[in-house]
Amino acid sequence: MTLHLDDLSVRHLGECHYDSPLSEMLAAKRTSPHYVAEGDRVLLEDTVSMLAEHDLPSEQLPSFEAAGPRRKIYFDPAEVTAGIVTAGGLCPGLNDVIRGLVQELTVLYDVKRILGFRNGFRGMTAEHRNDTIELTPDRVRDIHNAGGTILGSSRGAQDADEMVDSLVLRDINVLFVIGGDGGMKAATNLAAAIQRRGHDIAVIGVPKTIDNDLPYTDQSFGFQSAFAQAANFISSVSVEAAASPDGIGIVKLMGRHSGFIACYASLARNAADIVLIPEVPFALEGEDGLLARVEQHVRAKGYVVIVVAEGAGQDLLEERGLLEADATDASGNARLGDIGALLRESITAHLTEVGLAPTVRYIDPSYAIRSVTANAYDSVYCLRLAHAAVHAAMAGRTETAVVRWRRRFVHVPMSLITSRRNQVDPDGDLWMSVLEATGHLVPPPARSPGSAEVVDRGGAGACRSTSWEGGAATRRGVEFSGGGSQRGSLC
Ligand SMILES: Nc1ncnc2c1ncn2[C@@H]1O[C@H](COP(=O)(O)OP(=O)(O)OP(=O)(O)O)[C@@H](O)[C@H]1O
Ligand SMILES: O=P(O)(O)OC[C@H]1O[C@](O)(CO)[C@@H](O)[C@@H]1O
Ligand SMILES: [Mg+2]
Repeated sequence: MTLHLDDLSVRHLGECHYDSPLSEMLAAKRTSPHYVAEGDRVLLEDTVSMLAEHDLPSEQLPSFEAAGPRRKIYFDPAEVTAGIVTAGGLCPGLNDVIRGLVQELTVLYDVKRILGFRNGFRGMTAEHRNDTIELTPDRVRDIHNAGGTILGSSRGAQDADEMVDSLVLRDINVLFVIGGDGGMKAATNLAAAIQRRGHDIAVIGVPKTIDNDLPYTDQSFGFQSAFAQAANFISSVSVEAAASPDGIGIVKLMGRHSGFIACYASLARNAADIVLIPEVPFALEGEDGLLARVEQHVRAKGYVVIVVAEGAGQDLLEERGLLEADATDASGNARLGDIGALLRESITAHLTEVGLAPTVRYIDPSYAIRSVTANAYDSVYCLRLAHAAVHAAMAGRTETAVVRWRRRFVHVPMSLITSRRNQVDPDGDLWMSVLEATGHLVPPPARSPGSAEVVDRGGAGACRSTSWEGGAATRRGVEFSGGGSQRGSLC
């Protein structure tokens, strides 16, 4: 999809007439490479070749509005009642964002009333709309020391008009939605309903997801804390596998459609021999299939460590009748089959059949990676996103998400955040790094013709690819077989 400048502009509620409490400071502030002035824009693309392709003057290049404080603001802070809602699955840093919003609204803008809706959008329905939490600096002072969200969260559909009624009845003119793709879709619908009904209410999104599957953001907050925790489980399983005869260590990690957690956690420990993600289909059987690969690793170094994203290999489960057709959760998200169980069973059966005696150590940390507190990096990130969100709201931006893009904080139309899914690019440099780290780009060891036995028992070299050419480490090592089927060699 080619985006133009117009696609990237965000909606304003109207002219900004009030002086910001920061206006004097901002008037005196000098722009520097580290400070983007309020009128400046941040480029969507960052390679010379991509920019050259547009053949446009610089002011017409696709770009985002810079986030940050404005000298003039839209809302009179004395008249503002803010609302906050957290929606969807948990994510490290939710409490940090809530805390940052409350502190910025009260301390900087002197907003007097902030209401937290309980349990996601459910808390904005007629039945629950009066059961809100009054959020004050005192109430939120220590909340960043715990994971989860003090507001609660939920999945499941709610009526947009009913939620608009709640905002109107509770006098809210600024709503912050902290949610994933679903939450951003709900917020977009809500903003549309608000506009249709002619209300003066800003809706600002702070996108979140541990899966890191939202586009137009460098990396979603909480992702780093989640994969750091995931990496600990990889260490545990590799210690267990290495200490067992014919040890098989398997860690299944969250990641419904995107394998970012699996990739980053694997890179963080550099202990995985095989990484399986939804974006790169694989076969179980066959010379280049997973089972042969596992056997090679076990014969070569005595054990193997496999990291699998929960969304990987769903086609294999379907082929075996292990996937409930069209199963979804309350929000319409696909319910997945258990790829971890399939791996455990098929690897055990295969290795036993070829005369090995596997000891399988399988860990599914599940919620344990997303319920943790944010690490220091994510806490800073959350706080700065919260600051940007408050500035955007006070300046009358609406249907707008605040994100970090190419290390700058920017405003993105919410609809863009839900326009597609961010996935690991099998041709990109992240997947390349995973292949490098797991040894998949090293030339394969020599093998006796017609034999499955690996002659070279040197660890990383035990991985081979039928598409390998010559000695140089090139993408040929990860080539996929024909016509977009994307079924490919694991190497
Ligand atoms: N297409 C949609 N239109 C309107 N509302 C939606 C839509 N999809 C999801 N929602 C609502 O948004 C809320 C959160 O959605 P969901 O449960 O999918 O989590 P999410 O925000 O995507 O977060 P995560 O992916 O991190 O778990 C739910 O209450 C859901 O009803
Ligand atoms: O069990 P729940 O709460 O629906 O959450 C599970 C899902 O949430 C996510 O963490 C984020 O959407 C997925 O990776 C995971 O599959
Ligand atoms: Mg989602």
